[in-house]
Amino acid sequence: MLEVRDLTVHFGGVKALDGAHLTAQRGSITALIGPNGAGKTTFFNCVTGLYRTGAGSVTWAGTDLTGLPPHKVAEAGLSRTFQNLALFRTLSVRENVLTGAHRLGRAGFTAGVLRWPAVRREERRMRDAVDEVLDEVGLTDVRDKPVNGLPYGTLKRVELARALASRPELLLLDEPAGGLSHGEVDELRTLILDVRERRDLTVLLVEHHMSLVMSMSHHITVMNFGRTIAEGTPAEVQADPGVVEAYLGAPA
Ligand SMILES: Nc1ncnc2c1ncn2[C@@H]1O[C@H](COP(=O)(O)OP(=O)(O)OP(=O)(O)O)[C@@H](O)[C@H]1O
Repeated sequence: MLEVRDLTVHFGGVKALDGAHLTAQRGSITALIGPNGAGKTTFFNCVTGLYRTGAGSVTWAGTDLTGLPPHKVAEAGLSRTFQNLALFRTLSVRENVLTGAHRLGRAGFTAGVLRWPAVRREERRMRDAVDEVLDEVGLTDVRDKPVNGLPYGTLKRVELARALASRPELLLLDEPAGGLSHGEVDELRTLILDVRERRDLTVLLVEHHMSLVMSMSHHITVMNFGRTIAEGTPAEVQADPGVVEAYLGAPA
């Protein structure tokens, strides 16, 4: 399982995380929710190695990831999407997704430059893995199109496909429903559930879309002001007075 304890991060005078903790069981869907500025994205950035935490620890399946750089975190089986989409606009859909598959490559620099047969075999393997992901998320028809100019809902799928291409065990989704229409959110729910089932994934998502969160999560962690203020099933956190207060403000 993923076990995150006591994360603390300061940005100058701002305490973005103040001892936040979270546990996600293997194979489950866990949501991390909280009002704007609660520290959710900062939390993701710490878990995936983009930010260094001032204190605390991150453990995945018994491996200590605390302080590791992003590529080492990826090697441990974690992959993520970004709220603002981390795509190369002039590259095709397939090329973008291929950038996510590089963790699968094992050949060294010299072998790559000399294009040894093993390298060509490896490239083929990566392309096959990418085509499989594209098929899975319904992007085969647009795979050779440049990302530039594709509808936003399609770009969100490319972002998801890129994260899946590294064959992660733990998938972190940062606001996957942000900017999507009602219909697209329904499709996204089905897609995430299918992909999790097929790939035996553990999913951790940050999301503001409450009906999506409540309908698909096994477990929810709620943050406010950089702290974990509640944890439990969807029914439990919805009934928690501290959570209601965090979203609606204290009663007058
Ligand atoms: N790079 C940064 N430099 C300075 N302050 C930051 C930085 N990143 C985040 N913060 C601050 O840290 C706090 C937590 O921000 P964060 O983006 O993690 O919240 P969030 O819960 O993801 O919000 P949202 O739901 O709006 O995306 C906020 O007060 C934010 O202004």
